[in-house]
Amino acid sequence: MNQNTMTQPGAPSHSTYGIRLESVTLKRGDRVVFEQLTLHLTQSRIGLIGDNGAGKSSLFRLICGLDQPQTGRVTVHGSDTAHAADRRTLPRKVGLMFQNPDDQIIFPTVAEELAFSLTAAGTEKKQAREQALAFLAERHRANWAPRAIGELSQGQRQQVCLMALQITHPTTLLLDEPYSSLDIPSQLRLSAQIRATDQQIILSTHLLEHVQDFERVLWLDNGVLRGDGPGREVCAAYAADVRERCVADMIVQDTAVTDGALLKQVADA
Ligand SMILES: Nc1ncnc2c1ncn2[C@@H]1O[C@H](COP(=O)(O)OP(=O)(O)OP(=O)(O)O)[C@@H](O)[C@H]1O
Repeated sequence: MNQNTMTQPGAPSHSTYGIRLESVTLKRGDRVVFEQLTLHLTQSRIGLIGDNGAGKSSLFRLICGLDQPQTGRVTVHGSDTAHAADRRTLPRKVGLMFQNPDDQIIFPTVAEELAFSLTAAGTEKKQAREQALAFLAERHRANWAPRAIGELSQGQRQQVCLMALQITHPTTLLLDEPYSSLDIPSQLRLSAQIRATDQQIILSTHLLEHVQDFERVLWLDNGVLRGDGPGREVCAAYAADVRERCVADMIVQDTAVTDGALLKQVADA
């Protein structure tokens, strides 16, 4: 997908397409997470990488309007997240899959959770329930409809979160470490869905192989944009930096960094 091929009903026009952060400063608690951060995100596949605490989840919270910056402005496909009227349009424009499903899920059963996504985006209650059941059936998950969320595994809850976003088909999906609890078939399914969708995807991960083929990857380092460019280049630069730090800290020996996918990438950097 690119911005010229978007055909979603209600999709923003070409001129308003994209997510803009303009000179954004964000404080969380006593900590300044971002200072004067400016970004314009228009690419269809964007990866977000960086160490723990770098600011990946904070960036997502800003984009979907959960947090407001102390200074600066955030607009999502033309909607200013600081304006109440604009905020009502956000569920159609952007959806966030939280890192922890328990931060996202509100309702006791799977069908209710999916139906809620639709009612929040303006669908009438009865129709929302019918659509939720049909959506589950299409995904061979009809038997999940009455299941209590509290009785699902972590990975199953993550799948419910993903479906609750996909059912409204927002223009942009923000996926915060979406692979972390999924079994291998579900990871493959998610990768295939990401490849196939016409939605804009912004995905944070510690597993570089999930984003290294992306058109654009942002590397956040302590709230600062340390890298921004094609996935392969930015992932390689981050991996080289990790390797250097690990060797300096004697976490790994120079010649011993060969095990596992992540360490392999670091070793190859
Ligand atoms: N609820 C909170 N209150 C105060 N500070 C917070 C809160 N959540 C995060 N922070 C701080 O904000 C900064 C960025 O955290 P954030 O969760 O955005 O990082 P991250 O890159 O998503 O990390 P991870 O890879 O561990 O998920 C960190 O310094 C963190 O301590």
